[in-house]
Amino acid sequence: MAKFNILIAGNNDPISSIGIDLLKAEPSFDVTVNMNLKAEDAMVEASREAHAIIVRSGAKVTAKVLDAAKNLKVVGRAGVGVDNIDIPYASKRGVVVMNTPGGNTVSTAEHAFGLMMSLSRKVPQAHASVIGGKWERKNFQGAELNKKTLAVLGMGRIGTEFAKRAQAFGMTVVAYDPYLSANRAEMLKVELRDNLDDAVKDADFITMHMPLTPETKHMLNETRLRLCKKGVRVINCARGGLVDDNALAKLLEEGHVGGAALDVYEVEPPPADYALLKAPNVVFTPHLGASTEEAQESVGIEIAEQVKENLLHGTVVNAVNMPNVDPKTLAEIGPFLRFGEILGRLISQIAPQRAEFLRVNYSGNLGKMDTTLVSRGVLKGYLERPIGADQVNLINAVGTAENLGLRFTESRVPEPTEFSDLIEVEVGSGENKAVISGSFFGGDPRIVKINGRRVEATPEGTLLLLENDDRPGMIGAYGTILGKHQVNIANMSLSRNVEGGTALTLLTLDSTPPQAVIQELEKIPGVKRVYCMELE
Ligand SMILES: NC(=O)C1=CN([C@@H]2O[C@H](COP(=O)(O)OP(=O)(O)OC[C@H]3O[C@@H](n4cnc5c(N)ncnc54)[C@H](O)[C@@H]3O)[C@@H](O)[C@H]2O)C=CC1
Ligand SMILES: O=C(O)CCC(=O)C(=O)O
Repeated sequence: MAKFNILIAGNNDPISSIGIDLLKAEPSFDVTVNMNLKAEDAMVEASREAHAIIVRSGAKVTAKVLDAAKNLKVVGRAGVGVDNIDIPYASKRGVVVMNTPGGNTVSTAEHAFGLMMSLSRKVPQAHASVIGGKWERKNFQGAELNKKTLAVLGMGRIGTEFAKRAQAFGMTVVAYDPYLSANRAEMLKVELRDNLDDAVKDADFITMHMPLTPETKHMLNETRLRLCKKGVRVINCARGGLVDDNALAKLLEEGHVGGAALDVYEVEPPPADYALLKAPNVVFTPHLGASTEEAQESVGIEIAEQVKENLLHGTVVNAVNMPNVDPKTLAEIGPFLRFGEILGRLISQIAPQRAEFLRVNYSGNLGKMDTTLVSRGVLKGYLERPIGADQVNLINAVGTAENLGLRFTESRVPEPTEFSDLIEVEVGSGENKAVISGSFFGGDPRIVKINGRRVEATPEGTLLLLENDDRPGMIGAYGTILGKHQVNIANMSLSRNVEGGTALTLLTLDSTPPQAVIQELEKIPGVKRVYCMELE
């Protein structure tokens, strides 16, 4: 039985014990929990033998960690944000990265809403004052939420939950999210703004609920904050860096921004001299949005299940760097996926060198399916020879092709051609290309065309493709040479363009002929080309 090492890595932020126990209960898993992995070097050492690493936000899975973890197959994030994982590098290494969207949505929305209420009623300051023995009621006059305008930036799961609560408090909700449809905005009864400046300029409160990306970094910078109404209050329970913390500190000091409630920071934890920590009218929490029993149990169990299923059965759920494959889909597309890889492997052995494009075209029943993974399989099969079979997989195949300058496209049409299902793979540059087509006969895969010529071969063993003048005696000549070298022909398929033109002979062989035999075949008068194609 294969053994898998699972590292649950953190910096004092463990995942739920139920999730850990679920993994420990699996006999083939060896589970290590290490919560002292703040430093990269410590993380590198702890990861060396891991097949899976599970983290929250405390531990970082950097390129160095990914390089050290030679056996690594999967990184699981017990939570939403994956900015502590180097996703492009994980993809390049062929490591699947999964998260658990949804498990902490309500907890985070409630926390952000709680922050907004604390901010508007100065709860932390009033609390500190009472503890300090004071009774300063006039210093802590707050503001109602009722009838105020709230701008929700990022109207995904958490933004939506926040907006619903705000509406229940009588707030007018304006939303900015370039990926939100007008229909959905209407359904949620929020005013959708196309322009970020328009969304924030009249807001009394702004709350942010989107990932940190190059596009969203410093979305609230000094210029945009100055555009807002004087006294605007800002809540960030998504990611540090969405707001420019230094600009926010400056505008809080000036009084242009009336208050801020933050769960996340550009630097976590913020150092003692962090400007924001000294700014007035602020409420801070130490990245607690998802820190509830319910959310942690939910994401801890989810990620444990996902990692377990991936290691044991190859199931991919909630991956951020490859399409999802649940067990049902995996069973459905399994045969197509395997055939796709074989077609890729085949065409790599007859395609022109330095190909610039690889196209996968589906028609008929296959044209109605989600074939994303099958196409990745074709690409993987194609790249195995030049890159090495252990270096390319379904996750990094697209990136690897890009690095080689190979343009990868797929097309689908639901109409059948002469076959009810057809996968056609074209590889080449300009007009110089090789084309292989495959279909299924009674559920069994068949190679049905090579370079537009009709053939029929079961994709197994070794295939020998010979192009020769169409004239008598050619097949006898091949058979004699192969027989002399004890190479048995299991199957043969013939086709020609016109009588006396060029013929294509596709032989399925029981063993792979040595190179010397191929050279002998090439010397037969009338033979134009000989390709020996191994399918495994
Ligand atoms: N403080 C905490 O403990 C937690 C923080 N988070 C953070 O909250 C964020 C949101 O989480 P979910 O709502 O679950 O994610 P989600 O994926 O459901 O929503 C994100 C939304 O942001 C929108 N978006 C993307 N780019 C945008 C842009 N340039 N401008 C405006 N909107 C944009 C997307 O269209 C999407 O609707 C996550 O990125 C995560 O980092 C999540 C959970 C806990
Ligand atoms: O693990 C945590 O508590 C952080 C949660 C978070 O930030 C996220 O899910 O994006």
